[in-house]
Amino acid sequence: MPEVPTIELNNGIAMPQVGFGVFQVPEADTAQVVATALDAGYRSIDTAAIYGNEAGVGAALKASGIPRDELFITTKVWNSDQGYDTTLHAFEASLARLGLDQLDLYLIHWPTPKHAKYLDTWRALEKIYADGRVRAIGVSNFLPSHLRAIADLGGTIPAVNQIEVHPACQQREAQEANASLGVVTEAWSPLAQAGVLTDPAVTSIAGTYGRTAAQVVLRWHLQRGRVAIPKSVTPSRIRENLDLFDFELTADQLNAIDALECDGRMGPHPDFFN
Ligand SMILES: NC(=O)C1=CN([C@@H]2O[C@H](COP(=O)(O)OP(=O)(O)OC[C@H]3O[C@@H](n4cnc5c(N)ncnc54)[C@H](OP(=O)(O)O)[C@@H]3O)[C@@H](O)[C@H]2O)C=CC1
Ligand SMILES: O=C(O)C(=O)[C@@H](O)[C@H](O)C(=O)CO
Repeated sequence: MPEVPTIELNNGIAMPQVGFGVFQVPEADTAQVVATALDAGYRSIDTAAIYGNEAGVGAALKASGIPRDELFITTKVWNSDQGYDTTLHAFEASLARLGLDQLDLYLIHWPTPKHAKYLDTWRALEKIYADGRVRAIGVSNFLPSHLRAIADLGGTIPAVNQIEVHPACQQREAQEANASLGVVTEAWSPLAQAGVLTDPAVTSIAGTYGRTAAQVVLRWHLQRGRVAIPKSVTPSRIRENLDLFDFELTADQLNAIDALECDGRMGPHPDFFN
C-alpha cells in the first residue's frame, strides 16, 4: 500500500497530497469506484453536493471499515446554497448523505461574485469550524481578489483553495496569492481531463522513467507543492495514479512542464460563473 505524503494546512491539520476526485462518477457506480480507490490506498476523497454522489461516497466509507481518523473527506457548498443560513443547512445535508458526524474539509465551491454572498457563506463556514463539525475550511475557484476579501474580514484564513491547475493552465497569479496567505493550492482536473497526456514534452519524460504520462504530470504537481485529486473510474488507472512515490522529476523536467502553460482553462472563469 503506497504511503501518501501529507501537506500541513495552516491550522496544523495534515492533508494527503493525493486524493481521489469523484466529479462525473455516476451515483450508482460511486460506492464501487470509491471502494476501489480505498483498496488502492487513497484516503482522501473529494466530492461536492452538486456531484450528486455524496451518498455513494458515504456507503463506500462505511463498508470499508477504515478507521475514521485515517480518512480525509472533502465536500463543497454549491452556489445556489450560498448565504449564511442556507450554507448551515447545506452542510448538515451533505454530512447526512456522507453518513459522517464530522467533515475534514468544507469548501465554498465557486465565489459567484455576482451574487455577492461568499462573505456571508464564509462566516457560516467559520461557525461550522468553531463548532468542531469540520477540521478545516477553505474555498474553491477563488481568484486573488476573492481571497483577499475573505482575508480582509480578519477571521479565519482559508486552509485550501481548490483551483483548476494542469500544465496548460497553471493560474500562477492565483497560486502566488494562495502561497502569500498560507493557503494550500489544490489542483482540480490535475490531468486536464486526460488532455495533456499525449503532449510530447510529457510523454518523452515518461519514457525516460518507464512511467505513464499521468504519473509524470502528477509528480509535477507533487514536486511543485500542490495537492492533486485525479479522477478515474478505471481500476488500473486508479492504482496507477497513486503509484508515484518511487521516482522524482529533475528541475529541468519540472521546468519543461511549467513551459506548457498556454492559458488553456477548461472550466468556467470564476468571475463569471454563477
Ligand atoms: N472545484 C471545482 O470546481 C472542480 C473540482 N474538480 C475535482 O477534481 C477532480 C479531478 O478532475 P477531473 O475533471 O475529473 O479531471 P482529471 O484531470 O482528474 O481527469 C479525469 C479524466 O482522465 C482520465 N484518466 C484518469 N487517470 C488516467 C490515466 N492514468 N491515464 C489516462 N487517463 C486517465 C479519466 O478517465 P476514466 O475515468 O475513464 O478512467 C477521466 O476521463 C474531480 O473529480 C473533482 O473532484 C473537478 C472540476 C472542477
Ligand atoms: O466539477 C466541479 O466541481 C465544478 O464545479 C464544475 O465542473 C461545474 O460543476 C460545472 O459543471 C461547470 O460547467
